[in-house]
Order: sequence, then structure tokens, then C-alpha cells
Amino acid sequence: MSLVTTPTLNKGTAFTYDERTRFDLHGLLPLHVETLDDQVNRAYQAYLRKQDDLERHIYLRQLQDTNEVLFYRLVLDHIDEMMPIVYTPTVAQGCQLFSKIYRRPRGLFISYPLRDRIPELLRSRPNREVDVVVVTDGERILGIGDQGVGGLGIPIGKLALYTLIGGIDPARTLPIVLDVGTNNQELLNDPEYLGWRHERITGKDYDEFIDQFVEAVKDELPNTCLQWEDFATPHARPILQHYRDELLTFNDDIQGTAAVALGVVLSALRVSGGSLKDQKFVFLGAGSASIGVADYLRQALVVEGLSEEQARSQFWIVDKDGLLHSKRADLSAEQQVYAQNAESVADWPKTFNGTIGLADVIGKVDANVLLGFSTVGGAFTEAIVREMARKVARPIILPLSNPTSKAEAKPDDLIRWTDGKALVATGSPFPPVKHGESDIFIAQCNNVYIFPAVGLGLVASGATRVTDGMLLAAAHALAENSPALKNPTAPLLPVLTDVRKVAVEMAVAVGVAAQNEGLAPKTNLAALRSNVISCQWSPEYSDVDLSDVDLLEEVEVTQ
Ligand SMILES: O=C([O-])CC(=O)C(=O)O
Ligand SMILES: [Mg+2]
Repeated sequence: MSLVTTPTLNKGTAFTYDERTRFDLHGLLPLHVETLDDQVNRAYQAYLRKQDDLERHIYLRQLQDTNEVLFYRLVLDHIDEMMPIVYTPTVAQGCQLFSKIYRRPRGLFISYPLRDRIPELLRSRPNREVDVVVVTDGERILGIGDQGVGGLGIPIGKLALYTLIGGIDPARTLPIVLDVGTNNQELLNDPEYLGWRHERITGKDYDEFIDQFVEAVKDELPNTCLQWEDFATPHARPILQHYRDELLTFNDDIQGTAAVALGVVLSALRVSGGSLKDQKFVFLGAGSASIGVADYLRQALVVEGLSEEQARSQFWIVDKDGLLHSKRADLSAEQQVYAQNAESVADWPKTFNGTIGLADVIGKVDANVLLGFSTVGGAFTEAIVREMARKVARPIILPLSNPTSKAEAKPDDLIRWTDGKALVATGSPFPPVKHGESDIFIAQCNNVYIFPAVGLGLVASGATRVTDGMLLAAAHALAENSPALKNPTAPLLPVLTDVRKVAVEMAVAVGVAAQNEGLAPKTNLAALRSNVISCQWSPEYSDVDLSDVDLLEEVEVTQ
């Protein structure tokens, strides 16, 4: 029975006659033996019968919890269609409705009331060996804010992509939610809410809890990569700074988003022919993802020969209180780096609540690149976009907020308002845009192009720390593999069906960077590449391993 109820071992109707005999499965399964292909077809038909995206998401999640090989084969065979269901945007709904659609346990709930037992909770993990943990506290899920314990949907989705794209073995992944309460009143009032019904803990209590968690991870899972996901801005960067030199860890929203945005800008410049050091960057939004992107772009400008000072002066960042400038007292240290000199903007128009808004900045600056992290749907208005396109030949416009309803502009509007001149990539997926005779394909500038490949590179190279150098290497390798380098109507990033292949190149680049920084054992390139390839798990059935079965029986006996 354990064989058919353990998702990593279950083959369902594909258990052969011989296996059914050996493991007493005959009566438990219908007579007809299917191949994996038969199962994929049948599962796809069942999927197609679902009425809406949420139902499709629930179907795929339950398939994942039933038979992992089948789940991954199905999704890989239909990756364009199903990635938006497993991941953004549909996963947003999955998080909002987490308690209502909850079925089976997956991953770990580490809840504040159990804070004295964190090592014990970690030891209860379903899999002994873990390559990657993705952890969230659910406070800033995508662009939809505090989802409390429902935030667990994000680590589950991210880890599915680690497997689909990076090829990380799903049996070696672990999603975790740190349940520190929620300030989402709707959830607190909901009798069906499954998390800790308490306002979020803050300050010293929060910091101590995070610290206890990290210490337990260091003890229990010393070589595991720990990815921080969807923490609110006041926590995201301090946590990263505090722990980045202590274990193999990175923040996906800061570093992953930064690396993919750099990759997109580099590919777009290869199409437009511009040089990175001449670009002027305007950002809407000044949270941790936004500042992370600015940091990577700035570092890349410096590598191209600009001084720190020159590089900084090419960024104009606007948040809900207007342009960041040196007279604003509310800026964090990270934001102050990008504050424009208040004197030099003193006579600029202030048409946005008496402050310098995005339209004012676009009016004054010949912006080449416009990036959106605001979660304000439609914030890149027609007037703003037309003004940008009037002044530069090929504006690069990246509405990156998620999910779809939060995108700052829609690609078809951007292409129309700029008569096809804009080079566009978005955070959530969008269909191709018709322009004249051609279809323009829109890349999804999402950290999914980075974290699975980076994880693969870390695992395969045996790296001990994650550095910005490794992420920058991944970004460059991504840009080198952009289909737009060969065809101007192709998307700026590889199509999803190619990402698994491109992930190998990126993982090798990460491994090389790790070795060059002295953070991974030195090997030759061929050995690194073959390690990367052999680390990639593929969804295929293997013979049932008797040791797995013995282990299951032992567990049953002790229970
Ligand atoms: O999950 C995504 O689609 C991208 C991301 O990290 C976020 O929006 O927080
Ligand atoms: Mg995120």
C-alpha cells in the first residue's frame, strides 16, 4: 500500500505485472497495465476537462501529491500551457485559497508557537537528503501581499520549477513556510484559515525566530541551498545580508530577479545595438526586488568602465512618494544609493501629488529602459510610453509586477503605442502580439530563468556559498542564449521548451564562477559540465528499489 501512496515511488497503473506480483499490488490496481505515455495522455484529458485555471491548478497539485514522475512528465510535455497554472499567475490564487483547497501535507510548516522545537520539526521532513529548500514567511506573496500560511504555495511552485527546468530531483527538495502569523484581516476572520491566527510577530521576536530557523538548517541540512522567497522588503535584505556568508543561501526576489532583468536588458541591447553604459534607467517601485535589479545593472555599468558615481547617476527610481532624491528623509541605505541630487531636480515639474512622478521623470529624462516593480496595474500609461518612444529609437520596457493584473502595462498596448519599436518583457506570461505581418513574442522576465539553473550549478559544483558573481555569470549565460540574437521578433529570453537545455549552460557558468571564487572544488570544464548533466533528474520510471520498499515496511512496522 505504501508503494501506491508514496508519490516519489508510485507508478500507479504503470506497475508491471511482475512488480504487482512481487509487491502484492494486484488487487489494489485495475487490471490494465499502462505505459507512462498512456498515463500522460489520460491525465492530460482529465486536465482538459477542468473548467478553469484554479481547478487545473488543484488537479496538477493533487497529481504531484500522487505520482511525481507522472506529474513532471505531464507538465514537461505541456510546459507552455501548464507553467502558468503551476506557477505565476495561477499560483497566486492557489495561495489566496490555500486553506480552502488544502488536501495533503507537502513540505514543512514551521510555526511560531512551536519555536522551541524547530530542529525536531526539520527532522520530520519527508526526505532525508535535501539539495534545495525554498522558504517563505508569506508576507509579500508575488504582488498580492500577506497570505499567511497560504504562502507555502510559492515554495511548492518554485521547487516544481527547480525540477522541471533545473532538473533537481524532486525527492531532494523541501518547501517550507515560516508561520509567524498574518496581518491579513480577511484571513484572520476566516473560520477556515489553517495558519496561526495571530498578528505577525515583529522586531526582536521575529529576528530570533529566523535565527533559530537558520541555526537548525545549518545543523540538520548543512550542504543544502536555502532560498528565501517573498519576504517583505523590511526583512528581505537584512536577512540576506545577515546570513549570506554563513551558509549556501540567496534571496530569489532580490538576486534572482536582478539577474534575469540584467539578462533581458543585455539581450535587448544586442537587438537594438545600444551599449549598456549609455543607457538611462527609470524604475517604478523601490522595494527589494527593484533595488536588487538596480544594483546588478549598476555593477554591470561599472564593469563596462563607468565610475561608481557615473553609474549611479544613470538611475531614476520613483516610488509611491515620487522620485528618490537626496532631500527625502524616508529612504533606506540601499535606496539612498540611487537618490538623485535634490538641487538638480529642484525645478522639475511636480505633477504627482506635488512630487516628481513617473510621467515627470519620463518628460525630463531620455529614458532607454523603463522597469516596473510597483504592483500598480496600468501604471505605464499611454502618454508615458509614447513620450519615451518619441525620444529613443528602441525603448526597452519591462512591466515586471506579478500576477497579470498587477502588470504596469500590457504588451499589445506597448507595441501599439510605440509602433512596434518597444522591446518588451513581462513578469507574468502574455501571448504573442500581432504587429503588421509578424507576431512579436513576449519573454517572461521572471526569476524562473535564473533560480533553477543557479540551483543546478550550485549542486553540481558543490559550491559552499552563493555570490553575486555567480548570479551575474548566470545572467550573462542567459543573454548569450537569447533567441532574439538571431531573430528580432523572437522573445528576448529562450522559449520554455528550451530552458532546460539553456539551464545546463547557465549552471556550468555558475560552477565556473564558484570555482574561480574559490568556493567550489576546482575541476576542468568537461568534468563540471558532465557533473551538471548527470545531476539532472528526468521523469522516468525506474525499477522499484528494494531498499525503498524495506524502508517503507520498517516505517510501517514501527508505526
Ligand atoms: O514568483 C514569481 O513569479 C516571481 C517572483 O519571485 C515574485 O513575484 O515574487
Ligand atoms: Mg518571489
